[in-house]
Order: sequence, then C-alpha cells, then structure tokens
Amino acid sequence: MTTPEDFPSVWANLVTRWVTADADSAEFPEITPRSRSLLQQLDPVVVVDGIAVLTAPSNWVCNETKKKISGDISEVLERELGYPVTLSLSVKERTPEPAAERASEQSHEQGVQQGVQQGLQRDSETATGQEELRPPAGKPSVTRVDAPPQVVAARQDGADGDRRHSVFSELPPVPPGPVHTPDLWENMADATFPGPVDTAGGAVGVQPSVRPSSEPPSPFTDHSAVAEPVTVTAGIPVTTAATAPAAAATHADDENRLNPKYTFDTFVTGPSNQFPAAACRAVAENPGKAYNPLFIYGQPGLGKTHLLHAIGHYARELKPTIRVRYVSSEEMTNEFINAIQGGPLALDQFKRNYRNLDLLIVDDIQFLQGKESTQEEFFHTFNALYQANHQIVLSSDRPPSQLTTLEDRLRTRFEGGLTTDVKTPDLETRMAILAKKSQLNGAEVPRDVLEFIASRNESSIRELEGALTRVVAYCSMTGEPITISAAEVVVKDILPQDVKITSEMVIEVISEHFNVSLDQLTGPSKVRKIVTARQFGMFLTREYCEMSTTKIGEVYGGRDHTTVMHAEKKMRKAIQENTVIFEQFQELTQKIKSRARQR
Ligand SMILES: Nc1ncnc2c1ncn2[C@@H]1O[C@H](COP(=O)(O)OP(=O)(O)OP(=O)(O)O)[C@@H](O)[C@H]1O
Repeated sequence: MTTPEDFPSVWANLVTRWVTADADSAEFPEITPRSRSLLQQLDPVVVVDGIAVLTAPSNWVCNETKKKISGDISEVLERELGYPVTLSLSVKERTPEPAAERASEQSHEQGVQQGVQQGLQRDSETATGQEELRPPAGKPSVTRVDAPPQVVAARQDGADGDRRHSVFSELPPVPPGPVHTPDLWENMADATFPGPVDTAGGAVGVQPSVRPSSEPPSPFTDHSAVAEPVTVTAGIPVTTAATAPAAAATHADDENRLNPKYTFDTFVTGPSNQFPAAACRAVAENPGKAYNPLFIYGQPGLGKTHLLHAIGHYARELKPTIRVRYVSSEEMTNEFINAIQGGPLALDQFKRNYRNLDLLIVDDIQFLQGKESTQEEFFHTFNALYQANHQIVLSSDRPPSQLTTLEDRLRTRFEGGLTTDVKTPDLETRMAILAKKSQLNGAEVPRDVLEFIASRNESSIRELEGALTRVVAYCSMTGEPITISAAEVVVKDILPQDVKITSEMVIEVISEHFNVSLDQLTGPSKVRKIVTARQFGMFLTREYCEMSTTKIGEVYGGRDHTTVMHAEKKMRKAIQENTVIFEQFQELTQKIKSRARQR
C-alpha cells in the first residue's frame, strides 16, 4: 500500500513512465505535448483517504491541468495505487523572499492545506462556475484510506489494537483552566440563518443547517452553512472539564456545531422513537455514566441527527461548561486529512479537538467504513474518551453488526454500550411531527391536510417535510388557502406510495427533459444548461432516493459531497422563491414518479 511518504516517489515514477510512454501504450492514455508539460510541473504532496493532493506552480497551470488532464491523472493514479482516487489540486503559494526558506515551507504547507480544503469542499467551485476536479465519470471519489506513516509503523509493531500507538499517542499534558466559551450559535444564528421567510402571505420558514457533510435536507433548511474544517494549534490527551485550560478550551463550545433547531423540545416522540429518545435524554443528563457509547441507528430521515443535536443542547443546558462537539464522520475524515497536511502542530491540534471533549457526537459513522487511517485515529480517540468516562454518541444507518467493512475492534467498541434503533413512525406520530414543523415555521396547516400528507409516505420524515414545504409554498404563491385539494395538486405525484425511485431513473428523466447526455451530466462541463440539469438531478436524487450526499456525488461523476449539498441548497431556495423553477420541479417529479410506476 502506498503511504503518504511514498507518494512523491510513486508520482515521480509514474510521470516518468507516462511522459515517455508510446502513443499506443495500453498503460497510459495518450498525452499531448502541452499536457505533458503540465504534468511535469505538478508537485505531489500526499495521498490520504483516497485523496491525492498535488500542487501547481501557478493558477494557469492549475486551471489548465484541471481542464485538460485531471480525469486522466485520476485514472492513471487509480490504476497505479489500486484504489479510487480523488484529486485535490491547488496553486503552490509563492513566498516574497526566495531566501526565506522557512517562510517558503510554511506557505507551501498553506497551499497544501488549501488544496485539501478545496478538494474536499468543492461546492463553491460549482457555485462560482470555476472548474471542478474529479475522477472519471462513475468512479467513486473517496473510498480507500492509506494509513499515514506513523500509523503504518504502529501496525508493523504487531501490538494489539488497544495497546497500539496512534499517530497522536505521545502528546503533552493539558494545562489546567476553565473551558467555557460563548456559544457560537447564540451569536451567529441570525447572521447565518435567516428567520422565517414570508412568501406572499404564507409562512415558509428557513431553518439553520449546521450539518456540514451529510446533513439531511430539511424542507425549511438553508444549506448555506457548509462548515469549514477546523484549524487549531496544539495537542493534548483527555482531561476533565474541571482541569482543562482556558487557552486550550476555545475550540469546544465555538465548534460544537449544534443546530439550534434540533432540540428535545422540537422532537416529537411516539412508539417508534420513544426508547432512543429516552436513552438520549439519559445520556445528556449523565454523560459518560448512563450508556457509553450510545449507538443510534435507523433508516435515513427518521430523526437520528435531530436526536444527536438534542443531546448536545440538553447536556449544555444542564451543564453549560460541558465541552460538546457534533461532527459527521465525513467531516471528521476531512479534518483528519487537513491535520495530516498541516504537520505535527495541526495533528496535535486535531487530537486536542477530539480528545478534550466531554461529549463527542459522531453522526453517520457508516462513512468511516473503508477509511482506515481515520478509523485508526478514531479508535484511539474513542479509547481515550471512554477511559476518561467521557461520553461518545454515534449514529449510523445500520447496526454495528452490519458495518461489515469497519475494523472489528471499532465495531466491538461500538457494541459495548447501548445500541438502539429509530423505527418508522406511525401515522399519528408523522402527523404530530408535521404539525410541529408547521407550528415552528409559522405556517397554519389544517389537520386534514397534515393527515393527507402524512399518509402518503411512512419511511422518511425528511420526505414528508419536503411535501409540507411545497404545499405551503404553492399556496403562498397562488394565494390559495391550504386545503386538501391544493395539497393534492402538489403532492399527488411527489409522494405516491410503494414506488421505488432510483438515481438511474432520475438521471434518465433529467437527460430527456434537459436534452443532455449522461456524459455531460457526469462530466466537467460548466455550460449553464448542463449545470442546471445536474443540480436538478442531484437535488431530486437526494429527495427521492435515500442516498447520502457522498453517494450522489459519486453517481454524478465522482463529485464531492459538498457539491451535492450546494446543489440541494440552491434548488431548495429556488423552488421556494421562483414559480418557474417550482413548476419545473413539479413536472420533473411527476415524470420521475410515473417512470418509477412503469417499472
Ligand atoms: N420525531 C421527530 N420530531 C421532529 N422532527 C423530526 C422527527 N423525526 C425526524 N424529524 C425531522 O426529520 C428531518 C430528518 O431528520 P434527521 O436529519 O434527524 O434524520 P436522520 O435519521 O439523521 O437521517 P440520515 O440518516 O439521512 O442522516 C429533520 O428535519 C428532523 O427534524
């Protein structure tokens, strides 16, 4: 396996073979003289968790490479390394004084850091019409982890899992001091997330969204807040809240990432979720003592994320100094890669961020599957927190026993506490949830309309919320009162029961409707029509296919999950604000659903 250390030599060897290969070589795609020159100007930095980081000497080289040979590079690297690779390409920063060697190193590191961040957060590229960089169409973006050198060394020790040294195992102790800092949300909620939006007399609210990597779309949600990876400064082992230092504690509350709308107060309980909700409350009341770890699983869209955030809020309400952090496993992986790029200080800081917590909440842990080095680090973080009686809460779309490609030692840890599942809610509960959502968003929706919507789908609250939003938006736009007949117009084709929609069906309909090919949808084109079609496709897939943003990104040409999140956010907003888009959306939905019924 290629380690991050090996990557520069692997790259050098690859480039040499490629540029000297015959035009009809079976091993390498044909390369033009210009592409050859581009290739030779790239510097390899690292490959971690399936992301290969390269830097270019200038913007021009960077952009040309993205345009001309990024697909070929991914393909060739994938063959060479034996697993799918996503490219992260950035411009190597220049230092003003060439003699200042250290300055140059630092700026190179910054460039690398940016490179990883750019690679991992590509939604802004889509937003601004810049080039995207991705592996060839149909290839997954990040599926495999190369262990960092330290981790590999630890494995070669042959020590067992518990006693293995992690890359972060030898770190300085924490100096004492208080930990509480003001809640970022308290200060930022208004600025970041608009309040209820009144559309023509209606009451369509816009909720905050803070789930950076795999946030399920709420129909009232503005997904503009894609969280940035964290960059901090020094590393420490686990300590108790009472002894942690002020200086070291700035991160915990600022970075807790709790969505203010997801509390126990806004969570509706019923037979389907009573037990997990009670377990979550117990954990918030007695972190580290009640059930540790608490593992919640269930189908997408049934409220796991909501419960996870609620634990964090309630725990902080009961004990304001508690250090809490909510993170998705994808975000954690991204931070880990950034930390590796940042060198020892950043790695130490990464460790501090996680091991200095009293309550660590990790959502969608299934995405850790296949990411070996992140798993390795998480294993040590888990042990450190657990041994210090600090609480860990995890969620997944499946029980630990079905996380088949997760390392056994991690799976065993997950199974060591309380495992509980959120089930599909009954009609009463679904109605109560919709009523709560309407009330929270200031929309007055009659009970019979709530029942009508709630009875159309039982497997995803997210989908029901989507239908509710559309009904409210439709009535606002047309000035009609919210009645069953108005709801029927909107909902009849978007929530038919017993119809399974696949991403392939969505793509077929999108291709026909916009007259774009599959290659165009999954390719790099930035032509407006194709971008619109692609964004509609991603959004509709997210709405109807119960697929994570990561999986959807893979289907659409190996794009990053943040690109999908961006598309979702944009479409959701457009549907609520623009009648033409709303109608287009209705039409597409109708076509997709009727295609699904024909199969
Ligand atoms: N019991 C409930 N009470 C109130 N809202 C709920 C409830 N269950 C689900 N929801 C709402 O449904 C939406 C989707 O829920 P959530 O994101 O928590 O699902 P999830 O199970 O984490 O999905 P995924 O597995 O895709 O991450 C959210 O807006 C959430 O507030």
